[in-house]
Formats: sequence, C-alpha cells, structure tokens
Amino acid sequence: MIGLGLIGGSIALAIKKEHPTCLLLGYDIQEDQLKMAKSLGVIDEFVTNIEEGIVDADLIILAIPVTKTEEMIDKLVTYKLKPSCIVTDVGSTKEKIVEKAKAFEGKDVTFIGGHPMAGSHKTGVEAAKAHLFENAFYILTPTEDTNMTKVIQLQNWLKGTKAKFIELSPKQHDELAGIISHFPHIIAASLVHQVAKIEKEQPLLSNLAAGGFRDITRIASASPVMWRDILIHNKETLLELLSRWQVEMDRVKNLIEAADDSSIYEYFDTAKMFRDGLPVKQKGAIPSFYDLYVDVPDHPGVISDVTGILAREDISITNIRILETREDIMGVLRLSFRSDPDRDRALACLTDHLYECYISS
Ligand SMILES: NC(=O)C1=CN([C@@H]2O[C@H](COP(=O)(O)OP(=O)(O)OC[C@H]3O[C@@H](n4cnc5c(N)ncnc54)[C@H](O)[C@@H]3O)[C@@H](O)[C@H]2O)C=CC1
Ligand SMILES: O=C(O)C(=O)Cc1ccc(O)cc1
Repeated sequence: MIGLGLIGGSIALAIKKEHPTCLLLGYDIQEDQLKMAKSLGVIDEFVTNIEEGIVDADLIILAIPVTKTEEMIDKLVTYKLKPSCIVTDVGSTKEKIVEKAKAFEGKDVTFIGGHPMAGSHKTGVEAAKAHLFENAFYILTPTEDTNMTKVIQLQNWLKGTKAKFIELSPKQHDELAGIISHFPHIIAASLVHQVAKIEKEQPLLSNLAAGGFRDITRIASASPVMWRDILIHNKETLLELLSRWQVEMDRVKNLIEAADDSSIYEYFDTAKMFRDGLPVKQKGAIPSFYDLYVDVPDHPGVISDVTGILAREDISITNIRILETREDIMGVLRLSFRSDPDRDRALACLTDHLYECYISS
C-alpha cells in the first residue's frame, strides 16, 4: 500500500479482513503515518524504501493525492515489478492517471484505475475504517486491452470493502465525479469564504453559522492538498460546470429581483422533488443506506448515552451494531434509521453532543 492515509488505511483494513494471511506492506512519505499504521494493525510491516516494498508484490495500491499518483506511476515504471502484478489507484480523478499508466503497456503488469466513491473530510490513518466503503460504489476503469481475469482478481482482493463495483471509462468517470463530488466541494469552500469575508465586519456571524450552513459546508473541512490536486486534474469539467453555475445563479438573481414568488417557489419545489427522489430514498433501497456511524470511546454507558440522546429527540433506531471495538481505541457504533431525514436529525443531534458521526456513501 503506497499512501497510508484515510483511504489507503481503510482499504488495507478491508483487505486484511478478507485475506488475513496476506502480507501487507506500507509505504508513506510521512514516517509517523507508517508507525501509526503499524501500531493500529492496519499494515503488517512498513518499508522506507519503495523498491524494497514492491519487488515481491502481487498487488500495489496507490492511495496518495492524484498528482502524486502520476509521479508515482512514472517511478514504478522504472522498477522491476513481480510478473503478473496488478497496480491500481484510488484517486478521485481517472483520465490523467489512466493515461499516465499506459506506460505499463508491454510489461507483465496490469494497471486498473479505481475510485471508491465514499470517504470523509477527515485525513490520516487514524480515521481509517474497514467499513468505510460498505454499500458504496467502487468505480473501476479498465481499458479495452485490460485482461478481465485481472479485473476479477482485483475485485477479489477488494471484496472486504463490501463495495459495489461498476466500470466506467475514465472520461465518463471524471465528468460524473466532477458533477456530484468535485464541484460541490468548490461550492462548499466558496460558501465558507463568503462567511469568512463578511465576518470581518460582523464578528457574530460564525457563532450564528449552524444547522444548514454546517451541513452544506462539512466537506469544506477536507484536505486542501487532495482537493487542489483534484481541481487541477479535472480542470475542463469543472470550468464547464462553473460556467453553468454562473448562469444558474443569474437565474436566481433575476427571480429575486423580480420578487417572482411562484417561480421562486417552483425553484425550491423542483429541487426538493429531485433531491427527495434520489436513489437512496427509493423504496426497496438497502436499509443500510440510512446507516450512521458514530465514533464512541470504549467505556460502559456510552451506548445508553447515544440511544438516550436519540430517544429524547424521538428518533427511532431500527438497528444498532458495535463494529470493531478493540481495547484502548475508539469503537464504532452503526446505527440504522428508517429514513434519510431520521438519519439527518440523528447526525445533527449527536454532533451537537460532540460525537463524531459520519455517513459512508
Ligand atoms: N478522502 C476521501 O474521502 C477520498 C479520497 N480519495 C482519494 O484517495 C487518495 C488519498 O486520499 P486520502 O487517503 O483521503 O488522503 P490522506 O491525506 O488521508 O492520505 C494521503 C497519504 O498519502 C501520503 N503521501 C502523499 N504523497 C505521497 C507520496 N509521494 N508517496 C507516498 N505517500 C504519499 C501522505 O503522507 C498521506 O499519508 C486521493 O487520491 C484522493 O483523491 C478517494 C475517495 C475518497
Ligand atoms: O466527505 C464526503 O462526503 C465526500 O465527498 C468524500 C469523498 C471525497 C472524495 C471522493 O473522491 C469521494 C468521496
């Protein structure tokens, strides 16, 4: 595993769960992440020299920022890898990476681009969870020349993620991920900038910034290094989306200037209908889509504290499960709810009580 942050760590845990006898070696430019990964049992051993780690590897996973992934591919191409080795990545963009990986062609190495479509605004191996990708889509971008046996082998390595594998072309991936993931991160950061600027004249503002503002800007707390790289990689898609967004904002501006009440109502109503109809809310969706994960300290009474908070708010839990509790580290509670709004309310009130909560899709 090259890169032992949130995603590398989570994938390593998921692989180890399904393939307990494999030897999992880790490499990272931050030695403290490596030591932490080893002491948390995320990897078996770490190496401080990449070549030493990869020489015998059946599978190499790149879990580093996307521009660094390109640089790493340049480096790996110059090394002698084990015959039949699979190289994959987890980067949030695919076109540039898959293009770069064409350099493996003609060698006995298969590169398959990958992107687990779940995560969090947190970084670092301490935040890694084996169940992070459960029920999430995991996009693979094999090319026409990719041997399908290798794709199946890779899916088998990654089985413990419990993700749903789908295949897309790198171009389609970047367009879709641009719309539903990359662009919202720009909007979230820009909303925060707007508040930060106005706060200079209105110091009360950030104290008042609660509820909806916190919900919509959670992702602005994500890693600036990672998002800088994603914007650089997906430039064309994002510039196109920004142009469309400006048109959309002009439309809203006109509606407000004209105090056009029925059109303003329509604006919110059609957005609500579309959002409420997103697949996670369709009947028959897997109930675990309404799961909420809560980090809890490993001490007695914590479960009744969490359930008590929800009971006082009249929020019903349909299932509760304790995941991966080990001594001395945080445990994780998986709470299931009947609906998305119930889960949203639970997230808000548990966060108010200082519990770290996250949704894994
Ligand atoms: N954070 C998220 O929610 C998701 C992130 N991704 C992708 O996963 C990749 C990793 O992101 P995270 O794990 O979230 O970030 P992270 O910041 O938690 O971890 C990245 C790790 O890579 C290491 N690193 C950086 N450059 C390196 C290099 N040249 N060689 C070795 N190690 C290096 C860092 O020291 C760090 O430990 C990124 O490409 C990101 O686009 C994909 C899905 C979700
Ligand atoms: O925190 C969130 O909700 C995210 O959006 C996580 C995320 C970040 C990057 C990805 O490529 C995929 C998922």
